[in-house]
Amino acid sequence: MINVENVAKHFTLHNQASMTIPVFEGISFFLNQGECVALTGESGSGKSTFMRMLYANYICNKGSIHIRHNDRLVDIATADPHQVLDIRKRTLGYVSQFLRVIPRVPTIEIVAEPLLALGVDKEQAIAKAQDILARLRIPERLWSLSPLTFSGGEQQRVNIARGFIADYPILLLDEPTASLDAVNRQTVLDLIEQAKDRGCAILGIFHDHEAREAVCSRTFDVTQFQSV
Ligand SMILES: Nc1ncnc2c1ncn2[C@@H]1O[C@H](COP(=O)(O)OP(=O)(O)OP(=O)(O)O)[C@@H](O)[C@H]1O
Repeated sequence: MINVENVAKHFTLHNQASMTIPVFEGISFFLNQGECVALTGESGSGKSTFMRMLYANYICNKGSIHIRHNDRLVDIATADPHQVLDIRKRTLGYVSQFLRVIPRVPTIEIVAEPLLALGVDKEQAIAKAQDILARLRIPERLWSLSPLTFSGGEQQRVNIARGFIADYPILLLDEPTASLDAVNRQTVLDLIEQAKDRGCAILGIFHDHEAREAVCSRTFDVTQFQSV
């Protein structure tokens, strides 16, 4: 589902004398259907950077990142913006640690949006959003409110609901259980297991060891590719 070849990344700080921060080089990696792989490495080794490159949030300085999209392989590192948006709409879901939403849009609409973008009928999309919000224990009285004032754990669950509603073929998860209590954490682990069962390929950053052990079949350590 993902095939990364010889990828390198550095940041150039244009506002600080164009200083260069090398992150990593020579990363090759693959992700298969139905597996969940944990991205590991010490703090600052580049886990989030790598994940953002897979989502085309950060550019790639070298190499290729092929994503299986509509039954063909597309290099997201060189894809044009329309292709990137289409890959994100149909193929690649991303659950980040932080909720970024437009103010005043109700939670239920934020969660239903990925389905609406795919052309699913509004009633059906809202019904599915209600199901997943209930499953993640977001109280019904909050569904019509913007999540911007929600607690950290509630916001994280809204992000998770949005990420899991559309049955993406690939999911990128950045610490999906970080702010959750034991019961909600277990619900998220169940959602991950269910996604794997339907063939979803998952790459996740899990600082939570037990969660990692529970759902991941292998780890991929980016430290070995750190630039010096
Ligand atoms: N937008 C950016 N601009 C400049 N440097 C950046 C940027 N994003 C990340 N970096 C640098 O890249 C390196 C890797 O950061 P990254 O956040 O990917 O690490 P990480 O392994 O996810 O760390 P942690 O486990 O602490 O979250 C760090 O040295 C960081 O300072």
